[in-house]
Parts: sequence; C-alpha cells; structure tokens
Amino acid sequence: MKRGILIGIAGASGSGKTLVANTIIERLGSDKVVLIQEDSYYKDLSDIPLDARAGRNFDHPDAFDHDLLAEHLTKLLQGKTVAHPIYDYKTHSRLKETRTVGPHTIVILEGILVLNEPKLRNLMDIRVFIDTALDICFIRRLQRDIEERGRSVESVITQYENTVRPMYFQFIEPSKRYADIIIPRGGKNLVAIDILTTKIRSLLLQQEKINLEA
Ligand SMILES: Nc1ncnc2c1ncn2[C@@H]1O[C@H](COP(=O)(O)OP(=O)(O)O)[C@@H](O)[C@H]1O
Ligand SMILES: Nc1ccn([C@@H]2O[C@H](COP(=O)(O)O)[C@@H](O)[C@H]2O)c(=O)n1
Repeated sequence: MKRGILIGIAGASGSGKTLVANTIIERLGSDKVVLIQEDSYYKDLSDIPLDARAGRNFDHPDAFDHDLLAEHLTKLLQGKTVAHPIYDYKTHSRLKETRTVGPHTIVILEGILVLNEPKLRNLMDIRVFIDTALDICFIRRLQRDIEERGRSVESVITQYENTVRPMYFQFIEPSKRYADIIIPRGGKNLVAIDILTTKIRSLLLQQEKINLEA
C-alpha cells in the first residue's frame, strides 16, 4: 500500500532544482520529508580509466540507473528503508558506502530527467518543471562546477557544447509537457515556492491521517 507522496522536480542543470527543493523542505520544517536526487543514481564508471570518464555523456537517460531509482522510490513510498547510493562528481563514480534512508511521508525527487522517464513520472503525485533561461543556467553551472565539482572553465564549456545543451533540447525541454506546474526563473521565485509548499503541507497532513487510520 502507498504510504507516501512523491513530488518530482525537473529542469535544466543549474535551473535551481536543488535550491527549490531545499527551500520547500526548509519551509515545511518536518522530518517526514526527504530529498532524493536523481544524480545519486548515475551509473558507476569506476571500471573505465579516470581520464576517459569525463568525456562521457552525463545528460543522456542511459547515464542513469533509473531502474534502481524507481525501485528505491517505490520502496520508500511503501514505507520501506533503502540503501541510497552516494555519487562522487570528481571521480564520476559511486562511493562504496551508502546512506540508509528510512520511510518518509513526502519524498521530493529532483533531477534533469525525472519527467522524461515514464517509470519515474508515473510514480509522481505532483510534477514540477523549473523553467530558467539557459544562459542563466550555464552561468550558475560554470560557477558551481568550478567551486564544488572540481572542474575547469574549459571542461565546463566543452561539456556544455558537446552534451549538456544538445541533451537539454532533445530530452529535458520536451519533458516540460508532463509538468503540472511550471516555475519560471527557478530558485528565488518565492511566490511559486510558497504555493507549492502550501499544497505539499496539505498533502502531508492528509497522508499522515490516512497512514494513522490504516
Ligand atoms: N534564483 C537564483 N538566484 C541566484 N542563484 C541561484 C538561483 N537559483 C539557483 N542558484 C544557484 O545556482 C547554482 C545552481 O543551482 P541548483 O539549485 O544547484 O541547480 P540545479 O539543481 O537545477 O542544477 C547554485 O549555486 C544555486 O545556489
Ligand atoms: N560525473 C558527472 C555526472 C553529472 N554531471 C552533470 O551533472 C548535471 C546534473 O546535475 P545538476 O545538479 O546540475 O542538475 C548534468 O547536466 C551532467 O552533465 C557531470 O558533469 N559529471
């Protein structure tokens, strides 16, 4: 039986998905809410040489283990515990250790391709797309990837031209059609974040009541 609610948040890399998700979680202020990131489910590339890994296409659906992600989401929504993988962007691989994630009433899933993938989309109760201009996304990504993901200016630009931008137009932007809510400008659209937080709070109370009565 389904005991949880799944909110999916998609959008370009750097559009503000993580910021929107974390702002909602902070505002809800409840330990019944957990964030799951599609990025944690990138396939592990530790079996290929380190210098060959960086050239891979990380923006194509095949780069992700969506079967494992769908399995973990299904378990979390049924009130079960999962061994959530931990991804390292610097080595393009999964760490040996995992994070134990227990049941939560609200699961927020964020990632570039979560609306593109039917097996994820079909599990969602609310589908959100963050619609931020691509040039703004690129500037944010450039800063973040250099500061947090160990990248150089040249590598971010090359990756953007070769894979990030083309895959956005092939897979991410078309998935906007599946959204229930489209949030323009992303992370600091506080009106949209407030509306979504209010809706999620009401779903949380409703689902908690159902779970108590079950
Ligand atoms: N509206 C905004 N204004 C300023 N900075 C933002 C805004 N939205 C996101 N950022 C910053 O841009 C970077 C990328 O945002 P993030 O939420 O990680 O994007 P995504 O998860 O979609 O890749 C982060 O450093 C974040 O703090
Ligand atoms: N080893 C990797 C794995 C992923 N990426 C890039 O991350 C982007 C998705 O993450 P966001 O937080 O930005 O949504 C995606 O566009 C991949 O290109 C990477 O560079 N290296």
